[in-house]
Amino acid sequence: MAEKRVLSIQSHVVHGYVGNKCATFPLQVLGFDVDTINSVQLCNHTGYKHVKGQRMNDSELEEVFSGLVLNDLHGLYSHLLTGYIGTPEFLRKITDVVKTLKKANPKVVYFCDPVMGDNGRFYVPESFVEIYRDELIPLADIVSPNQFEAELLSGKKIVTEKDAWDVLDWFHQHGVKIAVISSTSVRGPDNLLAFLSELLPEESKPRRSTLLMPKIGSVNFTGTGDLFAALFLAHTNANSNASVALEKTVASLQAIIRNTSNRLPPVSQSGEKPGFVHRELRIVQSKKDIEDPEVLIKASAHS
Ligand SMILES: Nc1ncnc2c1ncn2[C@@H]1O[C@H](COP(=O)(O)OP(=O)(O)O)[C@@H](O)[C@H]1O
Ligand SMILES: Cc1ncc(COP(=O)(O)O)c(CN)c1O
Repeated sequence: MAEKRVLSIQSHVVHGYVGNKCATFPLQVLGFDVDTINSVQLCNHTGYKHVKGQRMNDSELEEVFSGLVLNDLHGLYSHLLTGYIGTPEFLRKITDVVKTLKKANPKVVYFCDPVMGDNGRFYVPESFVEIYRDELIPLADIVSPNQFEAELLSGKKIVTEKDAWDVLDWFHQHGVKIAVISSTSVRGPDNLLAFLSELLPEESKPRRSTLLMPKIGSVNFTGTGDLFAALFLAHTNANSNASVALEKTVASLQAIIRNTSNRLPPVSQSGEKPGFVHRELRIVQSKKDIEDPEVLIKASAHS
């Protein structure tokens, strides 16, 4: 069996970097073979004024996946990574994919990034919440929701740090071994605080840590959550302590965001912020920062 081979089911965009477009290169740079199934093929991400393209349906997923099974290729994966999905039926069908991969290789790691939205806004149908909560999360080994997604799934608002730990415990109660909330606003508008909780074999309490990041720039970037998931997958595979993986993930991410932010055109005289086309993550140009992240921000252990 290949040790590092990911089946990645996410979006494809022709222009720009979200979904598989931003997961593949970093995973390859970090030594993974990446086999992609494109849940959608869109001209660009959903923030742009026009969004055109195709969404794969559940029977199309079943068909392409059945070919992998017929050729006995489905046992080759060390990891399954799922992110942006276009339709509820497709999302439900992923449960069959997880179960089939786990049957062929009980050690396969299912990394579920429950992509649903950000800052209070959905970019998928709201019925996704129930499907993730009841069908996908119970099969997942690692999850990486943002604050909005973590709140939707657990049904609990994150206002204080205690709320975040309760939410992470909710994921553990649903069978998840490593749960990370990639960013929260509990430390105010200028900072992002990530929360990580990891169940250890033969330990009754999870190992917990936080990581505080200063917010870079005054605009939001798209694809950062997808990039976070890909990097964290690679670094948890290479490090037995998930907080080390979090430090490396954030080190690469911050460098990529800085490389992107440094090249943004100035805010126009009328106060208009740079459009999405200028904010596409500079992933290819940041290869060194992916290969060899310089950890500038350490995680803090939380007892
Ligand atoms: N403005 C920013 N400044 C610094 N880091 C950022 C910024 N936006 C995103 N990030 C980084 O990207 C990661 C994922 O972002 P997040 O907003 O949590 O995900 P999503 O894109 O799914 O909403 C964060 O953990 C953080 O490291
Ligand atoms: C097609 C597509 N894929 C993935 C994403 C997820 O991006 P992010 O990592 O910022 O959550 C988006 C965000 N709108 C999207 O439009």
